[in-house]
Amino acid sequence: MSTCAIHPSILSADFANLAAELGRIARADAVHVDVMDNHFVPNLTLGLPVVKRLGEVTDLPLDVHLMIGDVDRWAPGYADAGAASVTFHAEASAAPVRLARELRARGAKAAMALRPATAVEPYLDLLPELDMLLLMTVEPGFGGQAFLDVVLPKIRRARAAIDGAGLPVALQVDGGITRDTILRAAEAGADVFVAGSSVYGTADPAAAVDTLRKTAQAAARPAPNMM
Ligand SMILES: O=C(CO)[C@@H](O)[C@H](O)COP(=O)(O)O
Repeated sequence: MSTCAIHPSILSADFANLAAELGRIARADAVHVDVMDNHFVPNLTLGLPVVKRLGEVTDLPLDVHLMIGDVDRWAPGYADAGAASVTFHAEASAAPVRLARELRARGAKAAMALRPATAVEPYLDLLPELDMLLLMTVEPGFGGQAFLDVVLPKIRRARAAIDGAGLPVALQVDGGITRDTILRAAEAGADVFVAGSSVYGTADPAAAVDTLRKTAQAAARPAPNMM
């Protein structure tokens, strides 16, 4: 049986009770933390002080997804704050190789994200610099959107490039991941799945994580061992 990683997004959790909300996803592989600045995306969430505090109240690895401008300046601080992985958007970085190296030097996994309309091909040569590639399956900014099937061919091409080069790069998808869509994403080659509303929008988030994992495992992918 193949394995995969499920990273619930706390964007869909109760922001007034984040510590308790983390306790409801204890069997997850990591917690996905969406940092939005109301410039790179039209939404505003949380920043470095909250990420630091989250790290103090959970044993789950922090998978920090930065949807912010001027990311070359701000991302290293999240590595220093103890994030297990820091994801920056290629569209927001002036120097993605330098930034990825800086994140790794500070002890975090380096991950790069692409919006749905950003082609992966110009970035394939950067894969050796990355621990994870995130292909957004919704336009970034909000939870609860529908999965964009138009991204599936890009997931397949990224998977082919990663496997073709024999690289240990995890392939994450984020947006609209449900019991239905996770199967399509996994079959296309994704192995790390971010899920917000399909986890925190249910009465039993822990059970939702288990169900998503089992569903993804049904589609054959090897373990990413990301965190
Ligand atoms: O980065 C984002 C949105 O921009 C995500 O992490 C969302 O939090 C995913 O939410 P769902 O689509 O699973 O509800």
